[in-house]
Amino acid sequence: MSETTIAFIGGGNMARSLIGGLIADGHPPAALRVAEPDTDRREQMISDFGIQGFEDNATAARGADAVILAVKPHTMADVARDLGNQLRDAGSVVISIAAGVRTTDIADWLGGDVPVIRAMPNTPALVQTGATALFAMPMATADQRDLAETTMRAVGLVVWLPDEQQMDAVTALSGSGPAYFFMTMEVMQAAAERLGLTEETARLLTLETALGAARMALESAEDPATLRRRVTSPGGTTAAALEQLEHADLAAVYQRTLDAAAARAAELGDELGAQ
Ligand SMILES: NC(=O)c1ccc[n+]([C@@H]2O[C@H](COP(=O)([O-])OP(=O)(O)OC[C@H]3O[C@@H](n4cnc5c(N)ncnc54)[C@H](O)[C@@H]3O)[C@@H](O)[C@H]2O)c1
Ligand code: PRO
Repeated sequence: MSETTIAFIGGGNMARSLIGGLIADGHPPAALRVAEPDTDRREQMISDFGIQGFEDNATAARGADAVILAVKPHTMADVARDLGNQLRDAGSVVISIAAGVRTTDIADWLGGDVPVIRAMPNTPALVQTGATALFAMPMATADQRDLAETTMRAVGLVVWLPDEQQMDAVTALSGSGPAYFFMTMEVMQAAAERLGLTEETARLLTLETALGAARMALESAEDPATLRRRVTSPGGTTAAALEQLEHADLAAVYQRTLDAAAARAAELGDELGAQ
C-alpha cells in the first residue's frame, strides 16, 4: 500500500478528506497526487499535505496505480473523455466517487475497455472513520478490486455492493449522511443555547454526546432501540423528549430525506448518462 501511487482528479472537499485520511493512515504524501485547476486550492493542498499538485489531469494521472475521479458529476464526462486514451493504455485502476454517475457511462467516456470501480465514500474519511461502498464492473480483476478496497479501507469501513443500483441508497445513507448528523448537531446545540447554556458548553456536550452514542451503538451487542430504551426512564425527561420526536414523525421525515437523496442520485445518473 505504501508504494501505491494514487492520483486524485479534482481536489475539492471529498478529495481533501480522502487525502488527509490516507496520510493519517501512513500513506507517503509523495505517493499522492492531485490535479486541481483552481490555483489557490491546489497550492493549499500542496502546503497542507505535502503531496504533488498538478494543473493538468493527464500529468497527474500518468503512471499512477490508481486514479480517483473526484470531480463533480456534471464534469465527469469531459474529464473521462480527456483521460481515456491515457488510462486505457496505462492499466491504472480507475475509481469514480461521483454521485449518480454509472460505471458503464464512465467506461464509455473513457473509450471502452476500462474496468471502472465506483466508490461512495464520505467526508469523515478525513479522520479515518469514513464509510465507503464499492461496486466494480464485472471485468475488473481481483487485483484491481483489492487496490480499490485497500485504498478506501485506509480511511474507514468498506462494503462491497453486488448491484450498482444499490449505490443510490448508499449515497442517500452514508454519502450524504454526515450532513444529516451535522444538521442535528447544529439544531441541538442551538436549542441548548436557548435553554441557557453557553455556546462552548452546548457545543462540547452536543458533540461528545453524538460521538458517545455512535461509539456505544457500534461497540454494543444491543441494537440502537434497546440502547434508546435504557436512556428512557418511564415518566422521565427522555420520555418527554422522545414524545416530541414521535409527534414530528421522525421516521417519515427520514424516509422522505433518504428517498429524496436516492431519487436525486438516480436522476443524476439518467441525466448525465444521456450525454
Ligand atoms: N463532498 C462529499 O461529501 C462527497 C461524498 C461522496 C462523494 N462525493 C462526490 O465527490 C465528487 C467531488 O465532490 P466534492 O464535494 O469534493 O466537490 P468539490 O466541488 O469540492 O470538488 C471538485 C473539484 O474538482 C475541481 N475541478 C473542476 N473541474 C475540473 C477538471 N476539469 N479537472 C479536474 N478538477 C476539476 C474543482 O475545482 C473542485 O476543486 C462529486 O462527484 C461528489 O458527488 C462527494
Ligand atoms: N455529497 C455529494 C452530493 O451532495 C454526494 C454525496 C455527498 O451530491
